[in-house]
Amino acid sequence: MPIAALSAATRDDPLAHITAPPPDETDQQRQARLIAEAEAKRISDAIDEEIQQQERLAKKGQVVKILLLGQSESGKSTTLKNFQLMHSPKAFRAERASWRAVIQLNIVRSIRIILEALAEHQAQQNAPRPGTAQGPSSPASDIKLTPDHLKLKMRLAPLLQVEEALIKKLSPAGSGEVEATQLAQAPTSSGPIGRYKDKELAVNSSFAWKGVFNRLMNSTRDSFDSEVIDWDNPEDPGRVIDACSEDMIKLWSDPTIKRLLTAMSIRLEDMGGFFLDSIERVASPRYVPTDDDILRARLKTLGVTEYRFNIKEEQRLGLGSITREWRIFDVGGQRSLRCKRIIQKQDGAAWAPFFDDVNAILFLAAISAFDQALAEDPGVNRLEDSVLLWKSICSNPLLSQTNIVLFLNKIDILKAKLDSGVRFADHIVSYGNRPNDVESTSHYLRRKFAQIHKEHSSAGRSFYCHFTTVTDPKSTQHILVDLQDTVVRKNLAQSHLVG
Ligand SMILES: Nc1nc2c(ncn2[C@@H]2O[C@H](COP(=O)(O)OP(=O)(O)OP(=O)(O)O)[C@@H](O)[C@H]2O)c(=O)[nH]1
Ligand SMILES: [Mg+2]
Repeated sequence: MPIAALSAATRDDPLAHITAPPPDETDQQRQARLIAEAEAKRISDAIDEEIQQQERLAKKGQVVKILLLGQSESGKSTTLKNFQLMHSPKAFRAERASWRAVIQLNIVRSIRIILEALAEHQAQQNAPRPGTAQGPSSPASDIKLTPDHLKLKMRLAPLLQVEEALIKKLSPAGSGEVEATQLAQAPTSSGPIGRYKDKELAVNSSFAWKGVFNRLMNSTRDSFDSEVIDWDNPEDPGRVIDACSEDMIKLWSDPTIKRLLTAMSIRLEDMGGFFLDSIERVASPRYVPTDDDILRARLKTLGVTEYRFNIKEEQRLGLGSITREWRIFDVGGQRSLRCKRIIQKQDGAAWAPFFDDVNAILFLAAISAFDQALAEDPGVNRLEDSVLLWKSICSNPLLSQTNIVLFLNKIDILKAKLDSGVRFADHIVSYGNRPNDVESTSHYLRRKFAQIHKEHSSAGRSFYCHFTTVTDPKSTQHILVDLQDTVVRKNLAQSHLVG
C-alpha cells in the first residue's frame, strides 16, 4: 500500500501499518477478524488477571507479621530499634535529631530524680517522721547534706524548665499524639521502687513527635543534617544542659549523694534512659546521638505502632533469594493499655484485623526486675507480673497456633544487680539457697517460663528462648537473624511448603 494512502495518524504509527486490516477486506472477513480479536483480548485479560492473582497470593505468603509483647520497659521498642538498625539503618540514623531531644529529656529526668531525693531527705532531716522510709533508724538518717550540696541543687534548678521546653518540642501543638504530662507529676508515696517511675514522657503510636524533625527523617543522607538542629538557637535546650554539665557531673559523682541514693534504694543506672555516666559527651554543645545512645534512650509507647521492612533471605533453606515484607507491631506494655488490648482481642474486636494472622509473638520479660514493683501498681512485683502475662499469652486460645519466642532480657542489669549484692532469693523466695549469680538465676527463670509454656500451650508448640541484652546491637542482631530463620521456617512448615 502506498504510504500516501494512509491517514496521517496511521502514517505516524508504524505498528498501525502492520496491524491495519487489509484494504480489500470483505464484510465476512471483517466479522471473523473482530471475533478473533475479541477472543485474543479475552485470553489476554484472563492471563493478566491470573498473573495479578498469583502476585497477590505470593505477596500474602511473603508478609511476615510479628507482634512484640511484654510489660512496660521490658525492651520491646528497643528490640524494634534493632530491627530498624539492621534493615533500614539510614532511616534509623535519620531520626537522630529526634532522639537527641529524647536523650536530653532522659538526662533531665535523672537529675530531677536526684534533686527530688535530696529535697525529700532534707525535709526528713528537718522534720523526721518515724516509720517512713527515712525514719530516724533508716540507712539514710545519718547522711548529712552540706551547704555545697544545696548550692548545687539550686544551680541545677534551670534544668527543670528545660524539661518543659523539651516536652513542647517533642509534642507538636495540636497533634494530640503525645501524652507528655506524666513527667511533671508529683512523686507518689509508693516507696523507693515505684516512687519515680511514673513520671515519663510517652508517645502515641503514629510517632508524630518525630514529625518535628521531618526534614531529617525524609533525608536519605547518612550524615547528620546541620540544618535540622539550629545549633546557634539561644532557645535550644542543649545550651542549658551544656551550661549545667559540670554541676551534673559533680552531683552524680558526689560520694554522699551516691550513698544517699543507695540508702533510698534508687538505682538510676538500672533505669531506662540512663546517661549520667556519659554527661560530658552527651551534654556537649554539638552532641549527636550514636546508635548505642538511641538504643539506650527511653520513650514510653502508647497504643500500637506498625513498622514495615523488606527483608531479603539469601539462599536460605535452599529456596534461593527471596524478599519478604516484615510487619512488626510494637505494643505499649503499660498495664492498663495491655489489659484492655488483650481483652479486646479475646472479644475478637478491634485488634482482630491486626493480629489474627500474626506469624509469631516475640515476648520480652525483663528478668532484672525481680526486686522492682510495677510503676502503675506499686503493690505488684514486676517479675511476677511478667510471668502472669506470659501465662495468659501461652494459654490464650486465639493465639494457640502462633509461635512464641521468649527474650529473657536485661541480662546486663541482672548481672550488675546481683554483683552489687542484691539477693535474688530475698525477692523470689522459691529460689531458696541456690547461688546468687547470673548463670543460676537466669537458668532458674528459664525453667519457670518453659514450665508455664509446656503446661499452658497447645500440643506441639515449641519453646524458643534467648537470654538478651537488647541495648547491645551486636549480640541482639545475631539473635534476630536466628529469630528470622525460625519464624520463616515455621511459617513455611505451617504452609506445608516444607516438611
Ligand atoms: N541496660 C539495658 N537496658 C535495656 C535493655 N533493654 C531495654 N533497655 C532500656 O530500657 C528502657 C525501656 O525499654 P523500651 O524498649 O522502651 O521498653 P518497652 O517494652 O517498649 O516499654 P513500653 O513502651 O512502656 O511498653 C529503654 O531505655 C531501653 O534502652 C537491656 O537489655 N539492658
Ligand atoms: Mg515501647
